[in-house]
This record gives sequence, C-alpha cells and structure tokens, in this order.
Amino acid sequence: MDLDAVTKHSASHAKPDGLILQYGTAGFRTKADRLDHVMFRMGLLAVLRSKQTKSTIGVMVTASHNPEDDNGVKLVDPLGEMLAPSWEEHATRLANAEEQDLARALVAISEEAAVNLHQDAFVVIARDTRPSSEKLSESVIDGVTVLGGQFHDYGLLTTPQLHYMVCCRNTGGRYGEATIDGYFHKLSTAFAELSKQAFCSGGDQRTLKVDCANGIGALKLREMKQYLPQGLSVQLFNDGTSGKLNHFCGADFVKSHQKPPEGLEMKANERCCSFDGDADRIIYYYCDADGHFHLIDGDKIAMLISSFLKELLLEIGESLTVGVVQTAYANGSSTRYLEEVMKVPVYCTKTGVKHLHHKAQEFDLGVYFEANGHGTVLFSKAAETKIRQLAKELEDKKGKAAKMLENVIDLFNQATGDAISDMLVIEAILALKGLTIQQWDALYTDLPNRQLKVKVADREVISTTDAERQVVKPPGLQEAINDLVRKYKLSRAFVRPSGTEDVVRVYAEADSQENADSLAYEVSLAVFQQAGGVGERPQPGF
Ligand SMILES: CC(=O)N[C@H]1[C@@H](OP(=O)(O)O)O[C@H](CO)[C@@H](O)[C@@H]1O
Ligand SMILES: [Mg+2]
Repeated sequence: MDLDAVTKHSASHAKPDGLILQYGTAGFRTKADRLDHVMFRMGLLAVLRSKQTKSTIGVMVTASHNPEDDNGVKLVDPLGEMLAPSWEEHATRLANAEEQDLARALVAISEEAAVNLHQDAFVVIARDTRPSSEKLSESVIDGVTVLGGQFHDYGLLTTPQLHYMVCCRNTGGRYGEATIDGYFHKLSTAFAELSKQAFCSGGDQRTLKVDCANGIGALKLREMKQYLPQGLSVQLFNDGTSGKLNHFCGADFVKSHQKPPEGLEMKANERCCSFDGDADRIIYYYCDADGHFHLIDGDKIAMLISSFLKELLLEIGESLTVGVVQTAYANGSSTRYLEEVMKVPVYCTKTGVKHLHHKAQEFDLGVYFEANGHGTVLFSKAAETKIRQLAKELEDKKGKAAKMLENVIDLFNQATGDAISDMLVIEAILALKGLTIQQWDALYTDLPNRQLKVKVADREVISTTDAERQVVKPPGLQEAINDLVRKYKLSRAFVRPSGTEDVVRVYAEADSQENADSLAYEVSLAVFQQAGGVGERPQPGF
C-alpha cells in the first residue's frame, strides 16, 4: 500500500470537522455535501475487501428514497449481498478516522482482516440520478485507484442492477452476463417464457402505470420497455424530466402517507405501482370507484408470490420448503393470513434487508418482503438444481409447472430486492391467474395502522429484543406500551431506533384507523417522556 499517496489524495477529500457517521442499515447516508471523504474512503475499503475475498466488490452511490440533496454509499459483497457485518465496522472506523489517522486505520483493518495486499482488486461502481452522485462516484474511483485497484464504472444503474452485476462477475457468468443488456435480456426472456400463455398474441393489452419517483428506475424501465412483450404496456410517470426525486412521489411516500403520488393520474380501478429512488422497492395501489385509495404493500406482494409458488410446487409434487420472512412492520392481518389460511411458516427478523435475506436462505424457497416493498425470493442451490432437472424431465401439466418455476428463478433478482424484477413477477402472476388488482387486494384486509417518528436526544437509549418487538431499555417503557395496547382491540405497537434516520420509529395497528392513530400518538408520547424527547411534543391527530 502506498500510504503516502493515500494521505496525499485524502487531503483533497477532507473530512468535515467533528463529523461522525455510522455504516447503518443501508450504508452511509447524510447530506451529499458532507460525504466526499466517505466516498474516497469507501473506494479504499472496497479495494481491501476485494483483495480479501479475491472477488469483485460493488460500490453503489445512492440515498434511495431520501431527499434529492442527500446521498449515500454502500458496498456490495461478492455474491451480490450486503456487506458482511465485520466489514461494516471497518467501514465506520475508516469513515470516522481523522485525517492523520487514516493511513494507520487502513493498515489496522488490513491486518485484522488478514488482507493479502499482493492480491489484485477489482471494484464496480454505479450511481443513481442525484445531481451529486457523479462527482461522489469520482471520489470513490479516486480511492480505488490510489490503492492500485482496477475498476469499472457502470454509470447510472439501479441499486439491484449493481448487485446483479457483482453476482454475475463472481459466478463466472453462470448467473447472467454482467452488462445492462445482459440484465434486460435475462429478465425479459424469463418474463416472456413465464407469462407466454397470458400474453399470447391477440390477447388484451394489460396496462400498468408506474410512478418512477423521478429516479433511476425511470431511465432503466424506459430502456427495458423494448424488451417486453407487446401484451404488457408499461406507462411511466414521474420519469425525472420535470419533477424532483422522491418529492411527493415514490414507494416510500406512497407507503408512509398511504396516498397516491403526485404526477400520476389515476382512474378508478387502474393498476398502479411506485418504485423508490433507487428502484429496489415496489408498492402497488389503486383507487376504487368511490375514490378510496387502496395500498398493496410488501406484505400482500409476499402473499401473492408465495401462494403462486405453493401452487406450482403442489403441481409438480415436490415437497420443497417455502418460508416467508417479514419484519415487525408486517401488517398483523398478513401474518395471520399466511399462517392460518395459506399454512406457510412465517418468521420475523429485525428491520433491514440483510436480516431478512439471511433468514430466507434457510429455506428451499425463501420469500422475504419488508412491508415497504423491498423483497425477493431466494432459491437454495438444491432447490434450483431439482427444479431445473424436473423442467427437463417432466411432461404435460407437471412439466409446465416445473418450467414456470424455472422461469421464476431466472426472473427474480436473487441478490437483492428489485423493483423491476418484482414488478415483472407480479404482472406475470396476475395475468396468468386472471386476477384483477381488486381481487388481489381483497384476499385479506389490512389492519388500520400508523407509523410515527419521535425525535429524542439520543436514540440509542432505546434498545430492543424479540426482532425489535419489545423494548428492554429504558426500563418501564415496554410496560407503558403494553398498558396502552391493552386499551384497544386487535392492537399491537412497538418502537425502535431507526437505523437510517435520527429518530425513534413508532408503529401501531388496531381495529380502526382512529384507534391506530390514537395508539400511535399515545405510544409516541410515552417515548417522548421516557426516552428523552426533544423539540415539539407529539400531537394527536393527523
Ligand atoms: C420502517 C421502515 O420502512 N424502515 C426502513 C428504513 O430503516 P430504518 O432502520 O427504519 O430507518 O430504511 C431501511 C433501508 O432502506 C429499510 O430497510 C427499512 O425497512
Ligand atoms: Mg431503495
């Protein structure tokens, strides 16, 4: 390592005085103008990780659903998964090192992680459409090259597309070709094959309206349109030509405000969906004839997908295990429906995709979705081999089901949740089953719920257990929540410190919206009072 060169280059990526950041649930995120040093240092770290794993590592510059003037960065590990936890610690340490300690921190990390410094390093980089992203990705490249790493800059990609590229590059092309064309080709071929019966020539054209959050999803979906069968017409809204990224639009806005995005004209019963700013989340919705808005979130998506998979498995007569992984934010009705009606085992993990992904790997077919629309399906190696073999051997109805499952494997992005890939899976399932969005929605009714944020002086004073459903500290807070929950029917509430924002999140559900709202308010007040709330006290009413 040429530490003198590192120190010299680092001087032009100076760390703002006193700035301390944490590699959180989704990497580093803050205002874009405070991130230059982090980008440079993540370039350095990616080189070390690449040398250590003897693999290509990805660096994605994005702040997903956060405002346009934020930005962020995360590293993608060899198989397209999130960075390993021990390296998250290295990332935090490197990002927070004072200028004069940077070289020492690099050496310490290399030693602790037993990095062979003579090994070659290769890093792939991509970015979202934020105005700050291009400059920041150049800083990543500066970090990579100063340590002698090779790189390829993909330029503009969705986050899941970068995960896909990393996975392709480290699996000798078995997963697909590591180009944008390879991605489009893989997904569109699987989609066309899976849904060919539904989209055969002469059939009705199905229309889907997509709110692209004025982000990267718009660019990539527009490029993909030419690959899709005639039978599916995808109409893009909030495509970035005029509106601001994530501003009153996108999956996060729609899910958290439970209302339609601006910039998308909805007629009654039209099928619509929203991507988030880096296109790794998707949410569906529609307005009924009375003008009521209906949200179909990640829980209902998981339900639709797992029921389709179960039907196909039943058809081929294979007893492969299907498990659904959720977080505490999953609507109580969804958990009940999956367990009691569909008889699918459901597991709850901590918030954050890496936890769900990890749990989902325990099943032959692991379906995971956060309620906010981030998710995918993972197939174990054994299940994939079995299904591909059956697709060759079986005939008639069984053979058809096995081939469909094979196409489902290819259509899902198994590295991470992917709005484009998930959208195509959902569109295929709805078309094949002849389901309208209303019929899908009607399979169960969500319990009314409310999410709130509370500002506290230090959110780390709250610690939780039981997949974040119970508070352990500060003492007395969980008892207070229990007492409040007891006042309402079909109620549930929990609080946890956010991993991406400086707030404590409060979630409540109950038998009516009014009750969910008051429970959420009362719990917020308890947090404010017992966990050091700052600023304005929570107020009732929304
Ligand atoms: C309630 C909620 O939606 N939380 C989000 C949010 O995490 P927090 O730790 O709650 O800030 O951002 C994560 C990263 O995008 C996402 O995985 C997660 O689901
Ligand atoms: Mg995102």
